[in-house]
Amino acid sequence: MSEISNQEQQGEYPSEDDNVGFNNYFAPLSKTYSENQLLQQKRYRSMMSAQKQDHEPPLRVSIQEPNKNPGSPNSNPYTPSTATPSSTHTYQNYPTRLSSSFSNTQQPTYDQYGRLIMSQTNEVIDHSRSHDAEKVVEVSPNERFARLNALLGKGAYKVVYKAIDREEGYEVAWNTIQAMPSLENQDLEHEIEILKSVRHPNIIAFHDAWYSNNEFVFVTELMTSGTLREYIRKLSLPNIKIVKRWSRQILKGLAYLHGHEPAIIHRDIKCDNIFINGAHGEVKIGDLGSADANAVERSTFMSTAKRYTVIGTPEFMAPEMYEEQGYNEKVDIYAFGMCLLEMATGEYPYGECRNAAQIYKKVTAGIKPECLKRIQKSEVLGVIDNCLGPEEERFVTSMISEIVDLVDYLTTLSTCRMSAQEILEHSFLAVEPDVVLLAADPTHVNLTLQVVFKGMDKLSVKFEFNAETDTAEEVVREMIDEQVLPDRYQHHITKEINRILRDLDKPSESEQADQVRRSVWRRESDIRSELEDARHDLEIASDHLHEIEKRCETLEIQALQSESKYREAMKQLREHGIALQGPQPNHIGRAGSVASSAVQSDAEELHSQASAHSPPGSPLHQPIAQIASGHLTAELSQVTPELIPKAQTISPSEQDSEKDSGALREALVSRILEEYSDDTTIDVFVRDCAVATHRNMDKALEWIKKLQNQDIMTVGDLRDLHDEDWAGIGLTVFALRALKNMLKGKKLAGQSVLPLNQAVASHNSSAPSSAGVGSP
Ligand SMILES: Nc1ncnc2c1ncn2[C@@H]1O[C@H](COP(=O)(O)OP(=O)(O)OP(=O)(O)O)[C@@H](O)[C@H]1O
Repeated sequence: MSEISNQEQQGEYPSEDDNVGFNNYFAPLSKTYSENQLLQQKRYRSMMSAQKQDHEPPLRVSIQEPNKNPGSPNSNPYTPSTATPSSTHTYQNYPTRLSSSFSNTQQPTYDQYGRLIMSQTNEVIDHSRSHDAEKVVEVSPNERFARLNALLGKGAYKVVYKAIDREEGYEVAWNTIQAMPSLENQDLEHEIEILKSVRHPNIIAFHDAWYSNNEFVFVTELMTSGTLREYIRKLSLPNIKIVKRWSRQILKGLAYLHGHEPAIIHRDIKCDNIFINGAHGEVKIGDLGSADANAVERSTFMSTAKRYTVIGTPEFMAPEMYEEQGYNEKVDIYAFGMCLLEMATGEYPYGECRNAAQIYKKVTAGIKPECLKRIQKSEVLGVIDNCLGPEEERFVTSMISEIVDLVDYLTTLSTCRMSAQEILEHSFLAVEPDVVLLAADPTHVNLTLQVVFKGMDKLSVKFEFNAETDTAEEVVREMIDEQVLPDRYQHHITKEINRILRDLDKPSESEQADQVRRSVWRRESDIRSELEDARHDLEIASDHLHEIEKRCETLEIQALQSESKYREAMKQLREHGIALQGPQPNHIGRAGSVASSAVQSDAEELHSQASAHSPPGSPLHQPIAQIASGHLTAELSQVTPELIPKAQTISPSEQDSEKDSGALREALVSRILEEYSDDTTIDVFVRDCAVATHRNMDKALEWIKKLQNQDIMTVGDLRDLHDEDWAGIGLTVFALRALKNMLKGKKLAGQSVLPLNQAVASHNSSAPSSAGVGSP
């Protein structure tokens, strides 16, 4: 027997280390059991915390329960307004609870304030929680328990005080009943020993009992929050989660009692006899005063003795208890059904009845309490219906005796009242176990897993699992075959083990977080370096742009110089007559071609630089390269080669007309040099500019559109533009330069400095064909 089991037998408390809570209380037992399993060389360890007691002798009540004194007030100091049902209902014909074991010779008496007068001393006990509430009033015969001057509550039969267990240092409940036992002392002691042996986290522990001075005293575990009935009233209506939690605990207690051999039947299950420790939500069955380990025998005995017809509280009594045909532990399940009804509705069952006779009629006629109709949830209704339904054995017996046909028999069997354990396993209350990973080696191959059944008081299985050689299916099957795991959880536990195996394959949460952090950092740094690269490219590109612009300026200057040289040459031509021969034309031609080739070579160099540094497809550099290499060279090559041959071919007869044409040309040039007035439309100006720069009309229209989109409608608007405005227009550098030059050229007109291309273009476009002067 394990350490805890020995403690149980001795009726001792859990050790201090166990911290009183029942979960802790049962932990050492679990451990011991698992070690036993290991000794059996199984790889799993089964931890049973609630073991059945071996064949306990029949348990019988050893306390007297006097007839209820209708006049006795319910003076529970905690809930003065919620009288116990046995106090609120005055039954004419049925005593609330009756016992076969004791005669009813004495009743408690009260003073005018409802205070109990202890019969043996007639001493008035102060119920108030006065300053001397901690004062020791009396001690137990063995001196272990000391009753304090603090009343915990008073029921129809008991007065309960706070007391101290001086051996263990715990507070306990000191229950007193005014009674005179009719049983032999030997029987009394025997039954007290049995009550002491009843140990379960959901049953109030019974520590000791004695009889002295016409009073029966027993010491039990102290519960901090009163009865479940009082507590339900406090919560107004507990939610379904709480109801389930309470139900589970009550049923576990019942399953434990009913698991005794023979079964211990409580016989007075009701919310008044279920106590609660509110701080931990612990619920425990108390008041085992009516409990009986051999109810069938007892009830047979009682029916022959015909002393009492009813045992229990009418509202909670199963029909078979009324009928005196014998009953078994299923009467507690019926009573539990009524408790569940009360928990779920907050109403006392059969509250519609005025007396016990009415209840009796209804119960025996199979009429259910009114409040059952108010249950909405079908799962709750299903459980209550089953609890209040017919009990199996009685029906089988009666059916056999009446030879009912087999189909009816089977149908009835399927609806018979479930056992406490069956209700616990019913889907309404069943809680699927957890599977947890206790340990894993670094390779995630050797794992230690544990199946934990919630509540800790049932079963927990620990086992080794090799991820390489085992499969979840096989291991679970094996444990079920070994009856270590219940069959019904096969699917769930297999699924959970597989989930753990899958999770192990995945990186841990911190690893995942690390990965995310790293990838974010990588993305950030990638973006940052891309940005840096782009910035660097931009700087290079803008450097090149400036360089190219400078080259353009230089080229322009060179072009202007070439032009002035050309003009000079033309002037000399005119001065020296028309019949120029020999080296002069060559000289002139050389001058022109020198200028042209200088510009051209610059342009070509520029072009090659621009294309070398331009990123592929760059819109910036391509036009500049074109300007530099294409247009300027084209302009020069157009001018000099065309005009020089003309000059060479001027005949003497044409010298006069040359003079005329020179005048004409001067006139034309001066016309061209006339400044565009501010109100000249952008359309006219840009078309001229396009022509002057050898751009086709499509290009001109494109420029016009862009300018007009910026609200630049006239030459005046253009003149108002600042450098940054020009940059914002969105035209290519060439187009901007062409437009600017056109404007600049006009301004320079007064100084007779005109960009070559404009002059030639204007001349070409506006000179009448009849002028005969070098018109192309
Ligand atoms: N173990 C306990 N811990 C704390 N308080 C208790 C305990 N047992 C009883 N009480 C208090 O004493 C009151 C009376 O107890 P109880 O209801 O068991 O008496 P009773 O005479 O059996 O009443 P009834 O038969 O009408 O239910 C309870 O309402 C509760 O407040």
